[in-house]
Amino acid sequence: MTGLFISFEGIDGAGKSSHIEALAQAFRDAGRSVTLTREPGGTPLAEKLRQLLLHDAMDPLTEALLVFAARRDHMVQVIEPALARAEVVVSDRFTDATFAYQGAGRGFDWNKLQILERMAQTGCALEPDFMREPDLTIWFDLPAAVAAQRLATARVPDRFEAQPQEFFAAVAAGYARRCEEAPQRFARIDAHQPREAVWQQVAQVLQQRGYLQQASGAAA
Ligand SMILES: Nc1ncnc2c1ncn2[C@@H]1O[C@H](COP(=O)(O)OP(=O)(O)OP(=O)(O)O)[C@@H](O)[C@H]1O
Ligand SMILES: Cc1cn([C@H]2C[C@H](O)[C@@H](COP(=O)(O)O)O2)c(=O)[nH]c1=O
Repeated sequence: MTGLFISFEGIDGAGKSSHIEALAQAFRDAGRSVTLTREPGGTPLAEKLRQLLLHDAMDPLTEALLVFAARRDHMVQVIEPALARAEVVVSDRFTDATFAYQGAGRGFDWNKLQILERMAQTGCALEPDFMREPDLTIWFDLPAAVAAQRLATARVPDRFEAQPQEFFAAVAAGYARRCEEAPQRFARIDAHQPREAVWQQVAQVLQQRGYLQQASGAAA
């Protein structure tokens, strides 16, 4: 059995967190060990960087570098060891968020992000030149206006959540661009549906990819 790396993506309020534990449980029920984690965060150091990113003002390059610094620590300390143990790693956000938020949202140069992506995500797996990416990215696609309505009553906004709706429309376009660049890795979910219908789409993706069958077979 090999490790499996799945990321959840979408604009703030798209509904990711409502389904991530259910996805983890589906794998556990199929006999797999699951590491459930998040970005920015997932390690003590990266969680400290998360607090800075979510609450302190900074320029776009500083923001991009901090995001990748947190990611590198997360990969070295948590993601790669879990994949080496053949676990399923489920991360609430990964690098597509950086392209969507820092790239499309903030306007940071897409090509420079690609350079940082290669630097941060290479050299922590067994093969020295291998760049780690998710095997599957589940993208919760929701219009920015609907996400804003969902979040309006939800909580005190952080530095990203406090951005205007136009920012999130740009972020959503960034996700669409990443999806176009790697269509085989992405599964687009229509998140503008009732919760159960959204979950059915997620479950269908897992079935289509044979991930749960493979896990059941291995566990038997
Ligand atoms: N399908 C849905 N229909 C209506 N409301 C929903 C749906 N899914 C989630 N919500 C609500 O929308 C809000 C945001 O959901 P959730 O926290 O799961 O989103 P998220 O993508 O994880 O957001 P963030 O990235 O900001 O944490 C919550 O109040 C949640 O109860
Ligand atoms: C990984 C990553 C995240 N962000 C932003 C996106 C969100 O607004 C917050 C994380 O909060 P969440 O509600 O827990 O998803 O951070 C980002 O700007 N760049 C990134 O790479």
